Amino acid sequence: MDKEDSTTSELEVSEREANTKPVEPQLDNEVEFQKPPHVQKKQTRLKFGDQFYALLRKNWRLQKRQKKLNTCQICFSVVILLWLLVIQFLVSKYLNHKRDPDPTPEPEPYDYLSPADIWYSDCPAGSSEYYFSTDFEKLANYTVTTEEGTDQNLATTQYQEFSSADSLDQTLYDSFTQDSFKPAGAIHFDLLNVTTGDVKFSILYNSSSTSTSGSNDHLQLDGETAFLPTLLNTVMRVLYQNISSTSLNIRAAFQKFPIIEGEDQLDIVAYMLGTFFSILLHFLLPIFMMSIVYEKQNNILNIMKMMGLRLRAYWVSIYVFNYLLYLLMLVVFYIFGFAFGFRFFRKNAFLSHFLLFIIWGNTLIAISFLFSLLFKKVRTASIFGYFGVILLVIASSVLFEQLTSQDGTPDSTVILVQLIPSAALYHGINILAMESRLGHSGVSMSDLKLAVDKMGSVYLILFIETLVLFLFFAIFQTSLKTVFCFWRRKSKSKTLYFENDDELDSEDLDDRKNKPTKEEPDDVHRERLRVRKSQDRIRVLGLTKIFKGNKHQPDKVAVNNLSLGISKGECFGFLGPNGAGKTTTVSVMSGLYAPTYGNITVCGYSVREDLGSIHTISSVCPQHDILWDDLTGTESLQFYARMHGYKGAALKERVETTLKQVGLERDGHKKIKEYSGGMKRRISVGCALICNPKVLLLDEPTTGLDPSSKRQLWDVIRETTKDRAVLLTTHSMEEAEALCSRLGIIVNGQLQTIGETQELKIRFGKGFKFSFHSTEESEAKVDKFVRQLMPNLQLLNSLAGTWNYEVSKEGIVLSKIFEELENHKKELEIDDWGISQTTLEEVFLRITQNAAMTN
Ligand SMILES: Nc1ncnc2c1ncn2[C@@H]1O[C@H](COP(=O)(O)OP(=O)(O)OP(=O)(O)O)[C@@H](O)[C@H]1O
Repeated sequence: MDKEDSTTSELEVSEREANTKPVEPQLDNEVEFQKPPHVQKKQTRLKFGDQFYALLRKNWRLQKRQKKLNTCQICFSVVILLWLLVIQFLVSKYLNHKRDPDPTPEPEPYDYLSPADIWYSDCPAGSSEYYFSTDFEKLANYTVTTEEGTDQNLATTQYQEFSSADSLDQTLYDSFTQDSFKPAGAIHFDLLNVTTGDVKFSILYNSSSTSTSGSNDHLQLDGETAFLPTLLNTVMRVLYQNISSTSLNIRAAFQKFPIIEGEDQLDIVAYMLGTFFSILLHFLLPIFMMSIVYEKQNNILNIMKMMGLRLRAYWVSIYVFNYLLYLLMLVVFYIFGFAFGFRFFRKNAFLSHFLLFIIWGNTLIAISFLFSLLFKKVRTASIFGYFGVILLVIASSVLFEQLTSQDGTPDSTVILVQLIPSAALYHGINILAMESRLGHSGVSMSDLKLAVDKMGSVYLILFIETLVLFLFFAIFQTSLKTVFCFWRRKSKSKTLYFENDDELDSEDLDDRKNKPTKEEPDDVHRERLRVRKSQDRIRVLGLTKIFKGNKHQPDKVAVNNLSLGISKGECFGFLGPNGAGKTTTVSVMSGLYAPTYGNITVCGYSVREDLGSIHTISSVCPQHDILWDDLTGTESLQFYARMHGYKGAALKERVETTLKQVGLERDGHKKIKEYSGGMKRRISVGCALICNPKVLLLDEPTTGLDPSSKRQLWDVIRETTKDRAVLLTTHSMEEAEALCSRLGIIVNGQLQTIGETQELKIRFGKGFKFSFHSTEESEAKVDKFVRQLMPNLQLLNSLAGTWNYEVSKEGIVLSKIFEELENHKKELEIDDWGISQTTLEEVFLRITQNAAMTN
C-alpha cells in the first residue's frame, strides 16, 4: 500500500471510530511529537455530518426568528393567487356573457356553390368521424379520384348516418351535455337527387374546436373550422363524380352545432399565469442570496472556515435548508392554488406541474449560489435581487413571446430562448396554463407520450441548466482555486517548501526568494534556529505571505520570513503596529490563507497538508466579533460545539462549562444583539474555547473593553493558558505584560525582536526613568544635585513642577541613589521622587521607530 492509500484508510477508520464521540485530540503527551510532521498519522477531520447538522440547526433558528420575512413569504404567494382570482372574477362579471341553449340552430341561408368555391386540391383525406343525416351510405362505395389520379375510397372517412335531421341534432346536442364522443362535423341533406343533380345540404360544424377532443365543456364561438374543407371536399368529390346528371345544382349552407347552456368566458387568468407564477416562484431568490451574502459580508464564512468549517458541508447545508424553505412555500402555493380552484391545478395532472416546480427549486438555488458570488454587501444583493427578479421574469417572458409567437417557429428557437432558465420556467407554466384554460382538458399523465411531447423538453432543459449552473458555481467557488493552489504547490515546493525540518539550515534561507533583506537580529535568528529543532505546539517556519496586487497596486508582503515557536502552557504575545502582519499570521495558522512560502505546524500538523487535523485541535478568536445577532449566547456556543462533534449531554455540559468560564452563565439565554461589547468579546472567546483546543489563537481579544471587563477576560485567558499554547495579538502593552511570558514584535511583516518580557525591557530600555517634584524655587537645585548623583541623566521634560529624566543603566547603584535622595529630600524641598524601569510601551515604540528608520 502506498503512503497515500494508507493515509486514506487510516483517515476513514478514525472517522468511523469518531462517530460516537466528539473529536478529541490525542496529543497531550509530555513529548508530543516523535516523528517529523509529514509522516505522522493524520488526525481525524471535523466530520461533515456534524457540521451539516450544526449549520442546519443554526439556519433553522435564525429563520424562525425572522418573523416578518416569514410572514411576508407566505403572504406573497397568497396575495398573488388572490390577485389572479380577483381578476378572473371581474372578467367573469363584466366581460363574459351567458349563452342560451339552442339544440337546433338555424342554418344560414342556402347558397349555390360552384366547383371553384369548394374544390380543395390539397385537402387531406379525412380520417375524422363525420355524421350524415341521410341514406348516404351508398355514396361511400363510389371511388374518388384525387388530383394525382390515384383512387381513394370514401370508406376511409368514418361516418355515422341518421334517419332524420332532428335525430342528428339531438345526438350532437347530447354529445356536449354528456361526456360522449364529439364529432368534428356533420352533413345534413335536405335534398339529394342523383338523377336530376339537385343537391341541397347544410354543413354542421363545431365552431369551438378543430378537433373532437377539444370541447368538453361547452361551445365557443371563436374556434377555427379547418376540418370543413376535408368534409366538404370529400362530399363534393363524390357528388361530382357520381351523380349522373350533367348539370349539378348544389346549394349549401353552414350551420353551427347545437349550443348548450353555459357562459362564454374569456380565460384571461390562463394568459397571465406564466408571468405571475414565475414571479412567485422567483420570489425566494433574493432571500437565498441575502442569507449567503450576509455571512460573507460579516466575514462569518471566513471565521467559520478558520474554525474548521468544511466548505462542502456549508454549501450542502445551505442547499438543503433553502430547498426546504422552497418546499414550504410550494405547499402554501398548492394549498391556496387548489383552494381557490385554479384550473391550472385542477385540470393538469399533479405530476405535470409538481415535476416542473421540483426541478425549478433546484434551478433557483443554483442561480442564488452563482449570483451570490457577485455581491459583497447584503444591501446590493437585496436591491439587485428584488428588482432583478421582476426584470428577469418580465424580460424572459416578453423575449419568449416575441421570439416564439409566430406560427411555425422552429424548435431550435424555442430551445434557444429557454437557455435563460426563467424563460424555460415561463414556457413550462404557459404550456400547462394553455392546456388547462377554458375549453381545454389539461395535460394528462395517463397519456404519457402526449405529456412528454408537451412538457418533456422543459423538464429536460431545466434539469440540464441546473446541473450546469451548479457546475459553474463549483468551478468559480472551489475548483479553480484548488487547481491553482495545486499547480502552485507543485511548481514551488522544490525550492520554497521544506517538508522535513532537518533539511533546513542557514544556507537554505539564502536560497529562498524571500531571504531577509537585511541582517536579522540575533534573537530573531536564534529563535529561527531553535524552532526548527523544537517540539513546540506552534512552529512558524520561515513563513512568508504575499497578497497578490493588481494593476494599480503592487504585491503586498504581509509577513516576511517569520519563524517562531510557542510551547504548551505558554502565552506568546505577538505585538506590532497596525498592518504589521499579525492577523495575517493568525489567518495562515488557521487555514484561511495558504502560506506563500514556508510553513506552519500545529501540534506537528502542517497547514499545507493537514489543515483538517489542525482544525480539530486549534481554535481562533477573531479580531472582530463575528456572531449572529439573532442567536443567543448559548446557541452560538452550541453551534461551534456541534461543529466539533458534541452531542446530547456532553454538548449541554460543555456549553454550561464554557459559559461559566467566560462569566456569562446568567446571560446565556440573551440574544447576541442584547449583549454589551464586553459580553460579545467574552462569548467570542467562549466560542474559541468550546472545543477545548490544544492551541488557542486570540486576535486582539480585549479590544474595546472597559478595564473591568478586560481584567475578567484576562483571568479567563490566564486560566486557559495552563494546558494550551496560546498566541495572543494585542496593542495593549499592559495586556502583554499581564498575560505573556514571551513577546515578539513584528513590523512590516518582519520580526524585529523576540524574548521574555523582562529581558526585552532590559535589552531595549535605556535603563531607568527618574522623576521628582519640588517647589519652583528649588527645581534648579534639585536638577543639579541629581545630575551629580547620576552622570548619564538626560532630561526628557519638565511640567508643572515635575521633572522627568532617562538614565542609562551603566554606573547606577540603586541603593546609593535611594539613600542620597532620602537624606537630602528635606533640604532640597523635594515633595516626591521616583525611579522606575523602562516600560514595555517604550520598548515597543523604540523598536517600531528603529524599524521605520531602517526601512
Ligand atoms: N486580503 C488581503 N489582501 C491584500 N492585502 C492584505 C489582505 N489582508 C491584509 N493585507 C495587508 O497585509 C498587511 C498586514 O495586515 P494584517 O491585517 O495582518 O495586519 P495587523 O498586524 O493584524 O494589523 P492590525 O493591528 O491593524 O489588525 C496590511 O498592509 C494589510 O493591508
